[in-house]
Amino acid sequence: MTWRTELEQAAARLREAAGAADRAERLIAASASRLSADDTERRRLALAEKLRAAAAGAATGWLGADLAAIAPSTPVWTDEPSTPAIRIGEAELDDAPAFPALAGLLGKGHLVCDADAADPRVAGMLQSLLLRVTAAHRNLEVSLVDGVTLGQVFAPATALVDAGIAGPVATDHLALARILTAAEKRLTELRDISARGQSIADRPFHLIVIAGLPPEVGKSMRERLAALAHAGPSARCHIVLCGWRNAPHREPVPAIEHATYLSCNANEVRLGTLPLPVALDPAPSPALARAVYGSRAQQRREAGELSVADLVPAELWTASSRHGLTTVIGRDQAGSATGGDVEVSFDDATPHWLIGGRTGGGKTVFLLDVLYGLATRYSPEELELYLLDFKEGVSFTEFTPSHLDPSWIPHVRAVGVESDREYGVAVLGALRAELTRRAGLMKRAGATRLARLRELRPEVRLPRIVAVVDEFHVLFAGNDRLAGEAVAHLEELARKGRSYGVHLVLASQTISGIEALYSKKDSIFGQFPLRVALPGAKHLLDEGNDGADGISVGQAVLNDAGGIRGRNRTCRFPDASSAEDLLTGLRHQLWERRDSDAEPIVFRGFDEQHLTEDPAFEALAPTHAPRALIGRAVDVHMSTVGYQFDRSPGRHLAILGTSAVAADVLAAGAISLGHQHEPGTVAFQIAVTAVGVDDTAAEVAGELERLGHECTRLAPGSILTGKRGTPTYLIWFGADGADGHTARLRDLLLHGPADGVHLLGWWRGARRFLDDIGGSAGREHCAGIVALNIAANDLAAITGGYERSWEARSNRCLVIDRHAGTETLAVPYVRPGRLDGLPSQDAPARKVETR
Ligand SMILES: Nc1ncnc2c1ncn2[C@@H]1O[C@H](COP(=O)(O)OP(=O)(O)OP(=O)(O)O)[C@@H](O)[C@H]1O
Repeated sequence: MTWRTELEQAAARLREAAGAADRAERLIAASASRLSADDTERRRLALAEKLRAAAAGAATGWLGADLAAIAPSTPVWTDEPSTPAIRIGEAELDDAPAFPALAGLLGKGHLVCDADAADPRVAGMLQSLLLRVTAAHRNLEVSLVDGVTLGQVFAPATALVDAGIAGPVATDHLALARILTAAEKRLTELRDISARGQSIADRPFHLIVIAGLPPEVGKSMRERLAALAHAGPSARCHIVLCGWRNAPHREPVPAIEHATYLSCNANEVRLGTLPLPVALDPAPSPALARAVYGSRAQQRREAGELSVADLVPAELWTASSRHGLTTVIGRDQAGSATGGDVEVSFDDATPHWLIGGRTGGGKTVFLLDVLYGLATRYSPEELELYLLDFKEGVSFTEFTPSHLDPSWIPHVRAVGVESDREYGVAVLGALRAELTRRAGLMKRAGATRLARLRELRPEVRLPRIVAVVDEFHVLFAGNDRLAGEAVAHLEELARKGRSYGVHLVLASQTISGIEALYSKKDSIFGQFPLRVALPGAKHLLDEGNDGADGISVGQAVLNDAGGIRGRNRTCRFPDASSAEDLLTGLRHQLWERRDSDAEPIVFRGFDEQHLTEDPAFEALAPTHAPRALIGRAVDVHMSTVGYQFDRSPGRHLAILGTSAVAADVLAAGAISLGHQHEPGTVAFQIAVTAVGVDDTAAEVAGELERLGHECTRLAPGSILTGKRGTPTYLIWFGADGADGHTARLRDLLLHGPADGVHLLGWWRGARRFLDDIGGSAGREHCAGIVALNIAANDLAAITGGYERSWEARSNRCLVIDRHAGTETLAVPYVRPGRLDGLPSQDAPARKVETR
């Protein structure tokens, strides 16, 4: 083989660009022996020329050109370079620049230098290298470490830090340790992705540039660096490591694999074993640095501004939910503006999700992103939403109509804001009933999957259902009957939901929330394969899976395998809370496409309920089975709760408790009865033996008279003694003590209904009431009880002494019909503004004195 052929082959290999300098060095070494003295000069020059040409092919443009020759206006690259070689200086022949000295970096290996940036030659080389890499690689994350010049060497690259392409410069060993931890985590994540056979080629390179090690760096950190260097290139992690030298009296530094070594002494710099000295590149001009870093930072900012708009499809409602639901939630990889879209799904693999994170960790924002993503992809035919929130807050009011904005998201069937546990259990119960309905449909159709059922029964509406329960652990508080029901419902929904298209999202901001679920039933916990860990999430991922440690607000770790290690995917999601206008616009678009005017049922735990606003009240008409309307049930449909009167003994209604709300309930009962009788067919008698309720009593009388009813007022002392025609309702504000005629009261209770005489009475004292009706023997004499602020044991004495979980609270009552065997938790009707006037939401009782 001729010398010339050898050179050409070497040049070809150089163009492969995997370590141009190494190859040049071998080439020169091999050639040196053949150089005869007389043609040495000519041949060396020719060789240098060849190598220059080869290097120019291996490292082009930003990666290889003389930076002094590049105009600041030269655009940075938008496509990734195809070769890994980068110029770090020029090899010198007889003190003259001969050819570019290249090293293989991103995509190839590392660069290690024994001197640090305190040496101006090294500082200049680092600055030019960082500029080249930045200009050439669009998809790049940088970590900067400078333990010797306090970050001075990286000052020209501040724009990278500002744009988030580089983290703040680490100047001490603690900050370096954090960088190593993050790099190790990232490495594991990428290696796991590769191990699953997925490509990581679109992931950003991570370049760690160490201008000099902080003095405190010890053996273990040096070993971590060596280990990172060993595994790094296969996970797109590369290191430029300066100041890597054996220090006197210390153990030698470990070898760095995959590295090109630079050694600097006072006189010259050598690259590997290249037999020529190298003049390292000087720092680029400030104008060039400003232009390159500035334009990259600008690009990153533009690309990095992740918006809710990025989650929304170009066309609304085009997707089918037959095989599942999928939406984009954000972009891949912590901080990468160029990362790919990350999708999340409700499907066979991840039918249910569990979300955790500390308060303020972005849970509400994440849920908003998901819900808008889904609601814009799937029509209400394909998707229905049930949204429950147990905490104080406004998480889901976004989806419901309000006075200011009548629009709503048409997929939403029910929303609970500051819901009671009872409401939550009712919603879960309703979903369970839907599961049963679907199971029946499937059996009859002979289908085993929802997709098949939809094919066989296209006329049946079978959307997938997503039920979100925020702060779900509240359901388990108390460990009582309700908690038991909640667990039973959740277990059933979690187990069978996959087959029937009912999906759960449980979210909690507390560790105890997750633990509560875990301790209830292992089987439930295991039914939630998709884990979404937000900042501060604990116990959500497997023990030993620390993937969520150190993520910041706006980032989430998604794990689709129940939290096991190796299945983490870190993504960024947009801040829906700062996109109000966009969300409003979307909501209007969706609302305008609705095919039904049925508003979602909104249960707001703190709302007053008014009789006149209940459609059931408007619909009242004369009937043979009149009902006193009392309030709205804490159930999915917020059904109207009433107490029916008929002629059986004991059909009376007692409202118990000192709360001023009691007078309103009595008034609502009386007025609603007035609407169910033809004028002249019934008489109303009103008695007031409590102070402070005259206005209410007068309003009731006025309204009943307006309806055309005879309405008389009974004076104290004659309430139970006077004669009365029939049928009659005795409306009694303050019946405690029975006006001194307990025997007559009992007679009325027992015999009145047969004659059409019914009592609606308000007792402030539960025990007084029990005495008045004849103690426990008289329980049956008054079948209807509305319990307001009375104690559980008092209520138990009235109803029969069995265990009950009643807990008196503001704006709630328990409506008991002993004959029907029902107990209904309800929000009682009050006059508008009543709750504002109460001393405190928590202490609704107002003392009402007896005359
Ligand atoms: N993706 C994001 N990007 C930027 N900022 C965000 C992002 N997500 C949330 N934030 C910020 O964090 C704040 C808290 O978020 P969010 O209300 O979702 O928290 P949370 O976990 O629901 O808290 P809490 O449970 O206390 O209501 C938001 O107001 C917003 O400013």
